[in-house]
Amino acid sequence: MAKVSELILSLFDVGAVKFGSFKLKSGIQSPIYFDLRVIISHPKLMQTICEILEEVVGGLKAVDVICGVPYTALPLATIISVRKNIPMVIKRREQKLYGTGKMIEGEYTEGQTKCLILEDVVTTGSSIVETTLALRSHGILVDEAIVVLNRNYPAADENLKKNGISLTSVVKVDQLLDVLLNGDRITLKQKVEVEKFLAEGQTIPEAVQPLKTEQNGDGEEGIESSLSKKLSSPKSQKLFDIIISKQSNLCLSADCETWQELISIGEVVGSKICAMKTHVDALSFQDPNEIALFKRKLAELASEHNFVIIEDRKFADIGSTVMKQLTAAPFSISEWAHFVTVHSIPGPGMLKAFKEKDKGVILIAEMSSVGNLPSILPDYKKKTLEMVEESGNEDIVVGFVSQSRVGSSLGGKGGGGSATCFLQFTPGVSLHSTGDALGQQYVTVRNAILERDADVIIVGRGILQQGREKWVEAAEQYRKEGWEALKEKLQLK
Ligand SMILES: O=c1ccn([C@@H]2O[C@H](COP(=O)(O)O)[C@@H](O)[C@H]2O)c(=O)[nH]1
Repeated sequence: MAKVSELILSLFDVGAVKFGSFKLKSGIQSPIYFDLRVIISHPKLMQTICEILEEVVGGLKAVDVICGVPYTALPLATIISVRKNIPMVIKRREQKLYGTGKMIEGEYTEGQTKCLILEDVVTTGSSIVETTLALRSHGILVDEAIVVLNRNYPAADENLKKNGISLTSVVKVDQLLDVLLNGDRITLKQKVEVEKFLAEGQTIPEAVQPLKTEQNGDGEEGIESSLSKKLSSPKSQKLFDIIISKQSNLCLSADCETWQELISIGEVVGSKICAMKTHVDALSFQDPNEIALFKRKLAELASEHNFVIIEDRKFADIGSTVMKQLTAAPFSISEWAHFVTVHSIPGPGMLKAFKEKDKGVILIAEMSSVGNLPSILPDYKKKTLEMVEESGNEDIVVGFVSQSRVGSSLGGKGGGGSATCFLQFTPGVSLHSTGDALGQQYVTVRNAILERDADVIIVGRGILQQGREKWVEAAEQYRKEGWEALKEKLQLK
């Protein structure tokens, strides 16, 4: 106990626990935040933590191996492994695309090796669950984990319990606050403020995440931000900001056969795209655990590479049905997709479902396939736009899937005015083909942007069919051509 109190004070003294006012991604201000990554700079503290962890390990069931969740718990696991002579395994953060392609490093015997997981901080428990599922999928037996700092977030207990993992915590937040108050590190006011914050169900941030948009600093910011302001909603503005900061208006249509392939391509081309479009119901999964893993990995990729996820579900039903399709397990689209595609056929009522779930909507105004009705029926495009404007849904409608402009252009033909604009997403783009045997029709990148007025080009097989070893090269070719054409259209320098 005395050792744990000492540890808490040291964590505070090295800045691993901070009090103040920290802005969360959600915009909420947090009075506290954790950053245990700093402990690696303090060997004495590392030693204290490992001694305490070793005592805890000694009190648990015997295990064959230990596994630290990357990154901070990895060195802790390494020290304990050496001192206690317990072998280690490492779960890679991403599957190797070359060599052995292994996900788990180290020796183990399927169905026999028992593993204990070590983690530095637990919020929702998802990192421990993800590591457990990956180890279990290799036949390693896992049912226990130890964490240095537990934020007392109720969802974590539930999450771990559901997955058959029992968690032992070295320090819990309530104990941390008591020790810091008694040790004169914080005031009673600060303690009460954090307790109130936690009682409201808020989670303590691990690090402050800045909004990943950049200004180019050479005087062009004015043109870009004035274009951004013309867009209908903060959601389309966010995408436009990503386009400018990443110099990419390429949306990868990740129409892969397996979720693993989708994640692999996301890992290698993530830096080249502004959005990734998925058809989650066209991917094959072995079981619900894989779906959960997929959703988490995709969300991590989007956050790491700063791109938007568009689920191309093409919703087309009444509001109450759409709400179920959007939220129902196992796909739970509303949990991970930023934007979804929607047909305008059912009328404006169903848009409320998307508003309620705070999803950006991309309405289908025209399709790329031969003989598609939206492009044949008179006024379909115009009526789709009117539906949005008359129902007052400009704030959630990000744009249109279309082969030509719907409403005012962002800066191309007929642009330059002050009217509200929607983004145009144009599929059917390829530098290698003019169509397929099932009715798809393709135009080139320049044609899509400069003739048809696309803001975002959607490319699937044009990249995927180049083969794994050429994914990056192909994505870069589309990114570069797309960005050059967009700059020309919007008259950016
Ligand atoms: O009019 C439309 C609407 C959506 N799509 C989707 O875009 C991709 C295109 O894939 P390619 O391999 O580049 O042909 C695909 O997911 C379609 O479902 C479209 O093609 N046309």
